[in-house]
Amino acid sequence: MSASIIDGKAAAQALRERLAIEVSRIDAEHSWVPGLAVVLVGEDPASQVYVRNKGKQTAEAGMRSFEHKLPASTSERELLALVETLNQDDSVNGILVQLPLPDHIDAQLVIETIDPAKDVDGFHPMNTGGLSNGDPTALVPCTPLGCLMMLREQFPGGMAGLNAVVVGRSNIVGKPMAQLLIAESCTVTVAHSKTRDLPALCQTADILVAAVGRPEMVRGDWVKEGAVVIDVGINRVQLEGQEKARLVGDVAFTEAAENARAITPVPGGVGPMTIACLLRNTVVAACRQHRVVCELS
Ligand SMILES: Nc1nc2c(c(=O)[nH]1)N[C@@H](CN(C=O)c1ccc(C(=O)N[C@@H](CCC(=O)O)C(=O)O)cc1)CN2
Repeated sequence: MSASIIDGKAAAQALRERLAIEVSRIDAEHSWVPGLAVVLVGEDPASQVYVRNKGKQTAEAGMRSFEHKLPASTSERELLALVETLNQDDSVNGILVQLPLPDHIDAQLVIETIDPAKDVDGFHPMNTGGLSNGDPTALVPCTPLGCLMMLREQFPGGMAGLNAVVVGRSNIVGKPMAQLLIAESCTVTVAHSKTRDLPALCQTADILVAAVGRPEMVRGDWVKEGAVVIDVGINRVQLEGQEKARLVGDVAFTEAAENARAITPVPGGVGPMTIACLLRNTVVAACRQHRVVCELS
């Protein structure tokens, strides 16, 4: 089998177009537009790119974008004070603090300081707890939400009863992804560095989600014939003799595509959906704060 390639760029663009329509409807009917504040601490080059793209795409969807770029020397107390200010600001409906943060700042404390209603990253314990309890109002972390949207396209009849293996147990991707798949009535296994015979476990997966941050760790013969493979990894690898680093996922793409029915590429798969889902969460959060019905399909 040669897999079909799941186009995350196109899916993200389609979602952003729907969001822009909803934002202009809200503006026309209620005379406000959703606002997203993104906070970057330090000069990590990849984070700078992601934050720039978030601001650009927020504005393109007709929303208000507030960017706060702070030096790496910013103290934890200063960052917490900014988050408190954003919590109180009615023009800000969503708050995102770009991760990773410098080592001297307790990221969990910062996340827990964000008003859960404005936590468009879905990382606050109120939202992670809500997700695991099946609370439909919980804000869902953007990367797993994007993965779920792409999976739903692949399984129009639903995913009930399918075996799903999530490789990776991070708070940002692995754990929420597992919760979302449980909610779809999949039989879910979360694998990690201590899992025994990972290749054999992956071979049982109808849905295989790789989110470990190890370049091309999942090999082609780990993939069951006909499986749908979602590659969350974004790894920069420097090849000998080449000036520019190459971006690869956690899955050996060419090998895996031989067995899979469908697979996300890196780049152009899960990554673009992450930002589109951030905008989606902001529109949803804004509607709740204003107590208006969100008409997103
Ligand atoms: N507060 C958060 N921090 C981080 C998150 C997050 O969801 N919330 N996720 C990642 C980074 N991230 C968004 O912030 C992100 C990563 C990758 C992409 C993306 O579009 N990737 C492209 C490739 C881009 C490149 O060349 O690097 C792709 O896969 O096609 C978007 C957003 C960590 N921090």
